[in-house]
Amino acid sequence: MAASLYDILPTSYGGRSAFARQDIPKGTSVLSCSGPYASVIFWKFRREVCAMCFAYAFESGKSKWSIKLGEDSKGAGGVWFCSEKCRDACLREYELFEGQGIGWWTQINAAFERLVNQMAKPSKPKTSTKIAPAARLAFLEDISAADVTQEFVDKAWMLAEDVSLEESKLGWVEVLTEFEMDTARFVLDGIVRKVAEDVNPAFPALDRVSSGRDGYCLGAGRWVDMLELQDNELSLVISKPYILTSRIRIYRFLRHLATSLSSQRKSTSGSSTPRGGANSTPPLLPFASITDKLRDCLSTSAEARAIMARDHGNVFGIWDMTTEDEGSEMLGWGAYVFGSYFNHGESFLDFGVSRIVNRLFSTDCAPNLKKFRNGRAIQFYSLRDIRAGEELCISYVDETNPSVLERARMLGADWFFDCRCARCVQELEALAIAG
Ligand SMILES: C[S@@+](CC[C@H](N)C(=O)[O-])C[C@H]1O[C@@H](n2cnc3c(N)ncnc32)[C@H](O)[C@@H]1O
Repeated sequence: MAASLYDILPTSYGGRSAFARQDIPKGTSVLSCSGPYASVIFWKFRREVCAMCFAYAFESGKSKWSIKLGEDSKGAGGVWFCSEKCRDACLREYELFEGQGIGWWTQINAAFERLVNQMAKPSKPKTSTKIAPAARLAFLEDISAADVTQEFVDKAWMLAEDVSLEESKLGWVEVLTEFEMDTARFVLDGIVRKVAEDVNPAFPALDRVSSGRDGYCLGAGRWVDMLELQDNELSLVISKPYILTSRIRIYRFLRHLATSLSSQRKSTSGSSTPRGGANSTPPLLPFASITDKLRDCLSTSAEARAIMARDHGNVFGIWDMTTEDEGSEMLGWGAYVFGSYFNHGESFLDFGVSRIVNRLFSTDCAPNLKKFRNGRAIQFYSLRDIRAGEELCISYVDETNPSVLERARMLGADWFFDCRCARCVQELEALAIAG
């Protein structure tokens, strides 16, 4: 397997970033991430986007995909595939122990789908109805940026744990927005992966990478890798205070889901539904151990909160076309943990000797890497020759947008920094001179 062409090092201006270890010729695949640690395809697209390779049915002249996990799976909680190859890859991806199938995974997905369908029923209230425990969180709906401190956010989450414990004895009556539902599915995907890792640290999918033909390849990573990503919770809540109540609602919903799944399992057989006949399977993996671990994992907010703290500012959109060109549609998003260390553009502020030297060689401040989606994987290619020591950067915004103010607004709102890249600095200076 190819070795890494870069090191992750601290910068003086924006956390860590990647720096070339050696000269990298134009067109080199610098990194390939085989899949996301956690991902979501927007609910509305789930029949149109393959759950494995993210292929969009419309691009193949179809209105939706029709391959399910199994004949009786009824979509197995919202997953559809473009081909049998992708379906089989999914069966391999989520098989915790060889020969035991992925019944545990489909049951969790199906429970999610049932709860979502329940929320969608017209008999259910359309707007959020506060039952007694949730009313204790109502004050969060009126907070402003000035109220938000780390202590305030921590206390809100502690209260959310109390509220959700009380709620677990009652039915779920609130209605999540579509975005909250999608975020909940993303968080669940990550939590399920973490639980799978706890149940079987040798879970094959954890270290699965595609072949090294795409250069330096890494897998989806482990929970520790996910936690290594920059935590943006406080910056996000300060910039959008309403997010706190929304994220807490997502956690409460997931805790309710995990609790009800665990109690349902106790009232039924308590076994998984393995693929293959009874004769062909080894002793069953107790489904109980997964649902109980899922319930325990969500009995505190720590893990769900940790994923949501890393979602904003680190994830990549999953687009219908392999590159995010004009007219391309975002179908969902994924946390490709090892791809989240590339900073945006280049900074004037980091005046290390090597950066000054490198600046002499760089023609401008445009990103020197470009990202492509390759099925479930994403790859980062060099756009030009890169010299040893140079920072490897992608563009977080559409760099063809001619408005420096618009680019600055997006970087500030979504990534919480003022861009000091050469182009932005020059264009802002020109605006200031022009008055
Ligand atoms: C995807 S992460 C990149 C890796 C990150 N620097 C880290 O240490 O984890 C995005 C965050 O990096 C920082 N960042 C990226 N590009 C930057 C830039 N040009 N100037 C300042 N901060 C930047 C911001 O905090 C941004 O929210």
